[in-house]
Amino acid sequence: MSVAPMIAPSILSADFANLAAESAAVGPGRTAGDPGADWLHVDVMDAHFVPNLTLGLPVVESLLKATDIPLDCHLMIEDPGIWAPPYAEAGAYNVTFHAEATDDPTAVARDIRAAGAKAGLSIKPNTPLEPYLEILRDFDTLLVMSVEPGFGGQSFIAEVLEKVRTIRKVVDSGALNLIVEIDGGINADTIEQAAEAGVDCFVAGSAVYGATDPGKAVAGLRAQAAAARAHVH
Ligand SMILES: O=C(CO)[C@@H](O)[C@H](O)COP(=O)(O)O
Ligand SMILES: [Fe+2]
Repeated sequence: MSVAPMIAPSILSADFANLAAESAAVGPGRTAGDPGADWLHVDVMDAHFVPNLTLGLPVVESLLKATDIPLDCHLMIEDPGIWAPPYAEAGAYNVTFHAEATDDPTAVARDIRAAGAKAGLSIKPNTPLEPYLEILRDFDTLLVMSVEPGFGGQSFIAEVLEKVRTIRKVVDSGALNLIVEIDGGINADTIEQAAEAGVDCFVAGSAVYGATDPGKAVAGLRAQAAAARAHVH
C-alpha cells in the first residue's frame, strides 16, 4: 500500500543566499488547508562522487534552525560511512546515500538509524535494483535517480521507471516497508508517468523553484500525482 503522494522540493534550484525564505515559500499555510512540501530535499555534493560541489553539514545545521519542514538529505558523496551519520545526528529527517559509494550499505544504514534518522539508499540511472533487493529491509527510503546525479534541470530518464514498477510490486506485496522516491527531471510533464509507475515521493527542483509561485507549484504537482495514481488504482 503506497502513501499519499509526497512532494520534496530540491533547494538545489533555490537561492542559496536566502534559504530561510526559500524554504518558507514551500511551507504550509500559504492558503487554507495547503500542507506545503512534505520534505525539503537537500542535495549534498562533494565534487568527487559527482562533478559538482554544493553544500554540507554547516548549511544543513542552519537550515534545521530555519524551517520545520523535515529535511531529506541526498548525499552524493564518497565515504558515506564517515560523513552520513553526522547529518542524522544534526537532526535531518531522512539521510540518503548512494549504493555506488560504499561496499557496506547496510552498515551505513544502521549507523544513520542509530543516530536518529530514517535511512535511504539511492541508485543511479544505470545501477540495477536487483543486487540491493535483499538489503532494502534495512532502509526506509529507496531513491531512484531519474537523471545522472550532479546537476538540476536535466531531462527525465523514463527507462528508470521499470525499477520503480519492480520495487512497487515488492512493497505492495508486503515484503518491504519502503518509501519509493524519484529524483531528477520531475515536472508537470513527467510526474504522472512516475506516479503511475508507483512512486510515493517526488523530488522537484527546477519545476518548483523555477516557478513564479513555488508553493503553488508544489500543490499542483501533488494534485497531478494524486490524480494519476487514482487513475491506475
Ligand atoms: O539530486 C539531484 C541532482 O543530482 C536532484 O535533486 C536535482 O536537484 C533535481 O533537480 P531537477 O531535475 O528537479 O531540476
Ligand atoms: Fe537529489
